[in-house]
Amino acid sequence: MTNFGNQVQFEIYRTMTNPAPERLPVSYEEWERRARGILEDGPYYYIAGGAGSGQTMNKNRAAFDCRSLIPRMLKNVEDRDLSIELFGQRYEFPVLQAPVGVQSIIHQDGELASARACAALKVPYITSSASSVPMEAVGEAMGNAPRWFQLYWSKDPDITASFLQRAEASGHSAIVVTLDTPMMAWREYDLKNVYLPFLVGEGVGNYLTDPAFLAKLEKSPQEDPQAAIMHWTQVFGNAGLTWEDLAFLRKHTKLPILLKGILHPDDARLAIEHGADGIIVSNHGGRQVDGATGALDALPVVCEAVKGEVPVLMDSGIRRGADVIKALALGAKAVLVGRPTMYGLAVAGEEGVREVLRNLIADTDITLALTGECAVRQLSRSVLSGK
Ligand SMILES: Cc1cc2nc3c(=O)[nH]c(=O)nc-3n(C[C@H](O)[C@H](O)[C@H](O)COP(=O)(O)O)c2cc1C
Ligand SMILES: O=C(O)C(=O)c1ccccc1
Repeated sequence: MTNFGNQVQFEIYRTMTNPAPERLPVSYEEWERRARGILEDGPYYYIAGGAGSGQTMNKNRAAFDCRSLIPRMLKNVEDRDLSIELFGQRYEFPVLQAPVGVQSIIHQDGELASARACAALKVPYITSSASSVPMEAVGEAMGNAPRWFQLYWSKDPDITASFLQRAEASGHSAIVVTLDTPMMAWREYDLKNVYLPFLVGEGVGNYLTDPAFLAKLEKSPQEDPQAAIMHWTQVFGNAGLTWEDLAFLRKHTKLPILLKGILHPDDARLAIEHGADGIIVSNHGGRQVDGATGALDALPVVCEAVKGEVPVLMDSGIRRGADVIKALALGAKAVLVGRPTMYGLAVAGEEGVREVLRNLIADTDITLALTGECAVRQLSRSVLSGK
């Protein structure tokens, strides 16, 4: 696609006669501020907060801020290409919606609004295991648009096998296995606010509709909702897993398997040795190990270990077009965004998510051109200083 960025700029300028309160925010900071004014403390801090002191959340941003682009001039950047290829599939933009659970705490339309917004832009939507609604509903809302499924690998292998089967049947074309959350981290905001969405029955849509989950309840969730939630807390995570267990997933799905939450180069090698089809460098947006490395800092080290054998994606801290360019220049094939679109969802539902994604992509297109590059697939460290 060519000139996507300039078209979006003019669309925004055309809203200049709208009164200010009706104009949607443009900057990440303003989306967040507007969301803060809408959401109660519990949900807001659940979304915005990081683990512990928030050190790793800050490191995520610092890793972008300390790297600079060195733009090149007179390179004819009139025709640009933002498309990428992953697992034999062409995607128009190098951006995916990160898996985010419990979106019902953000907006009444939750995951369905986000999924529809992604479908409208052909941005792949990654359905969370912890969605408020079942994955089949997400699939239906998206028609033929691209979607992947994020697996929280349950202690109960029957649930895991069932989720994999349901994901494929509902049109998800890849599996993202999140490895960094066998349990919830020490999250001080949530402890202070005494707020955990699941305990009030949010984010369990996939479980309460799952035959393998329901089979182990003594009473149906309608009869005894509290017992169903308690069972969920027992089976949600699995801290006993090892690399050898990946064979179980391979046996139960033919879809490409990506491992999310890799930060160490040795883990990247182990992932490949155990048959992973892709890697997502991520520290879960700073929500798991406080004190962990910034995700962008881990990216080049992981890419070096991977040696191009499988695609490497990244998330944690992407806010603007320049961030996307920097991540791709350091070896990511694509990036995922978490919080930015969730603030869009809080402020303006489906339209908000669409606006945030569209603007991020437009900013990426314009930054690509102004840096002197035409194709995201050809980005390399040469656009960065000192590399
Ligand atoms: C409210 C919230 C819920 C999340 N839920 C999930 C989830 O269910 N599964 C998962 O793999 N990651 C989850 N994540 C992590 C995101 O997929 C992603 O790694 C992170 O948000 C990226 O960082 P960013 O928010 O700085 O873009 C969640 C993040 C947030 C903010
Ligand atoms: O809050 C999170 O970061 C997260 O990944 C999660 C975990 C379990 C259920 C919902 C979201």
